[in-house]
Amino acid sequence: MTPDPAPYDAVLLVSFGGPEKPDDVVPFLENVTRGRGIPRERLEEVGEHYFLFGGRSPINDQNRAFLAALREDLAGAGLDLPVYWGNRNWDPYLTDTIAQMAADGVRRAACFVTSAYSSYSSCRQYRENLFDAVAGVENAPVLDKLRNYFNHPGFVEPMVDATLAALAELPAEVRDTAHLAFVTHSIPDSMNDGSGPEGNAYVEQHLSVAEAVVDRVRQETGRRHDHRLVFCSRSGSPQTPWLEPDINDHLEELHGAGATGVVMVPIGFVSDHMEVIYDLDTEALATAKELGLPVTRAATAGLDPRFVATVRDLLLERAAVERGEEVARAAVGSWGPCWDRCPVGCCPNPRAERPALAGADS
Ligand SMILES: CC1=C(CCC(=O)O)c2cc3nc(cc4[nH]c(cc5[nH]c(cc1n2)c(C)c5CCC(=O)O)c(CCC(=O)O)c4C)C(CCC(=O)O)=C3C
Ligand SMILES: [Fe+2]
Repeated sequence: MTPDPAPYDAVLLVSFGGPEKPDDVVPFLENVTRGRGIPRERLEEVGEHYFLFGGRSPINDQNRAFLAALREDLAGAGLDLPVYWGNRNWDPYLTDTIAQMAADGVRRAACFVTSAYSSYSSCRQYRENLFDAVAGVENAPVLDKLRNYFNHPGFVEPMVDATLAALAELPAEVRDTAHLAFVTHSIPDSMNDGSGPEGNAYVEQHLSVAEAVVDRVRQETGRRHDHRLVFCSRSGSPQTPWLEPDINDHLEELHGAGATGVVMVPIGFVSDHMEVIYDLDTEALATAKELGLPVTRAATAGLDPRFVATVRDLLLERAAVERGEEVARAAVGSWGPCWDRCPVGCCPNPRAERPALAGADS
């Protein structure tokens, strides 16, 4: 039987966006940081990361490849839905995409955001972006945001395989005792304190994923690896506390304590964004080399067919919910499946309250 996507007649991939050539870098950074009080020195530093890679972020190409894979996945399951793409910070901008969807007659779309966890930056800010994007468009489609999927098996299982593969890349004599450094994007402590309906959801969700990966690796190898949740890409002013430890400090500390091998598992990223190819593959691996510490990096979910199929699973799950049917919700680890509509007060905007779509307060 062909699965039923009703009431949805389209899927919208919602992402961050990134520069595609050197001239894009400064305007892109201005888009990202408008009104956010990021010090000039930090912006110049991040600009250099992009210039080091020819002024081109990998993120848009990754989204294009993901779109192609998703279209194929949906078609293979007999689902004949158009798939659109819009970004917060770069072309194609969400506003333009929504205008196109309205022109194409789309009535109601399910939105998949390329960010798996709860926090203002990774969840509510996208909901504000969706609100802004529909605001000026006549006959804009209704937009529902698919639930946070950090603990969906289609996201976690590829990370388990990637961790096993990265362990296998370490020298055999340090493999069994290797530490696992689960890495995600740092955010201000205050943003984490406000994340989710009760606060601290950003850190708790990551800890539950790390625990799930450690357990699954133990099932496969018989070893329970020492591990810790660590952070990269700290921004903001130095006086503002952000989540720590930084991956580089963590590697130094592990080395000082006698560790002989580490796998970095970038659980906070769905594909090899700039944070992964610069902060981990360039900077942290340089730190590791200086220390003489064997370190490898696990792959991100990227185009893994199980991750691509996660979009289809969440779409069909939510479609059934909206039709009033009972559904099974896939989730692994201690957190349980996330809510469909963010509860009132979830992940508040740290600067000023702004309207957001797809929540209980919308
Ligand atoms: C939680 C989180 C995610 C994960 C969730 C998600 O994926 O959305 C994420 C993703 C990303 N962040 C990205 C790039 C940037 N983030 C910045 C700044 C900031 N990020 C923050 C948080 C997050 N960011 C925060 C609290 C700030 C401070 C300013 C503010 O409060 O908004 C800045 C400004 C310069 C700097 O200060 O670093 C840049 C350039 C890219 C593109 C990478 C590429 O090009 O491949 C991606 C995917
Ligand atoms: Fe960021």
